[in-house]
Amino acid sequence: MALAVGMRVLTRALLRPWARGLRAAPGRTGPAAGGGDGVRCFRSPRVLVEPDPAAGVAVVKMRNPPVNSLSLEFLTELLISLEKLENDKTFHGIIITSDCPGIFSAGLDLTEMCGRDPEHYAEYWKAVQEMWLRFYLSNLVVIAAINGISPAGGCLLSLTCDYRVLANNPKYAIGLNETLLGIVAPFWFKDTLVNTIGHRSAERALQLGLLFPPAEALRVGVVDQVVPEDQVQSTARSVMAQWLDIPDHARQLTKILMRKPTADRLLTERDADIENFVRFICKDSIQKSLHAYLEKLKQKKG
Ligand SMILES: CC/C=C\CC/C=C/CC(=O)SCCNC(=O)CCNC(=O)[C@H](O)C(C)(C)COP(=O)(O)OP(=O)(O)OC[C@H]1O[C@@H](n2cnc3c(N)ncnc32)[C@H](O)[C@@H]1OP(=O)(O)O
Repeated sequence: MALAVGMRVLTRALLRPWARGLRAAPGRTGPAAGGGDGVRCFRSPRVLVEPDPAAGVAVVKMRNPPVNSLSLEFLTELLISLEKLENDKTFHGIIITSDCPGIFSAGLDLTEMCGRDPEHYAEYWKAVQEMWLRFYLSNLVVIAAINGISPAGGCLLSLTCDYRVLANNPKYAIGLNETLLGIVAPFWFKDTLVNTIGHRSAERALQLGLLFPPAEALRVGVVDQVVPEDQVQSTARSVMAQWLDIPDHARQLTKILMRKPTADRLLTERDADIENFVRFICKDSIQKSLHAYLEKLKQKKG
């Protein structure tokens, strides 16, 4: 009993500075709206939350058609949903998945990084940082049920999770393919991948912009499990049950121990990282290649 109380105090003491750090951070999405029962009905235009209070789990479905690109508005809604669930003691875990058939997420929204002004780029990048920090450090168990293709920022979102289940569909692939677009994954994208698959595999994957099909993704460790498409959600559920069997405080502290050094680096270099992004994305050559890439995507149809 005394040990349990002691652990709770220690957990709170260790977790609080993190919460403070993030709450004080710029680009925060606003205060949590309520908690308790209110969150159980939560929905927003681009994020559908299906709560299972009895299991302590909520399924967060991304629905920003056609491709779940991570626009500023979508990121904001995702962050608000996460925060509401974190602030409701009913929930201990979330499963993040897609409501757009065949696509988990097409990654960062290219239209947010193309043809806008520097202030917009800074605001957008701050939201991308916030998404990464909040998901990477969430006190909830976060499982990705990856039911579609997941390039670049979509892969990054999956990598922030505690466990990844990918549907075994030859059309799906996952990876940080930024170099193929002529852009460079920032250090915190790189660090997240290194933490997941190791330095050598990450170096090769990043330089070559590899998008791994399911079997390869499993082999290299980008995902933890590959299952038939119709078993992705049920597998995520049973993995969640295993993770929720672990005492919450011990699991949360371990997560922070593992992830703190990586997150610390961005927290201390956040403004410089934004400046770096804005400088990079404003370059004529980068704008031209992003514009050409977007055009190519559009012409693919015609
Ligand atoms: C210092 C640091 C500097 C920079 C770091 C920046 C880091 C960036 C990381 C990123 O995440 S960049 C984004 C990377 N994403 C991609 O490369 C994916 C691009 N999309 C695709 O490959 C395909 O769309 C798809 C395989 C995901 C889906 O294919 P399909 O089902 O055939 O759909 P369409 O290609 O026809 O696309 C439908 C529609 O959606 C638009 N779109 C697609 N992806 C994006 C995106 N990431 N952002 C914004 N819009 C996107 C596409 O243009 C189509 O638009 P229409 O108007 O023609 O309907």
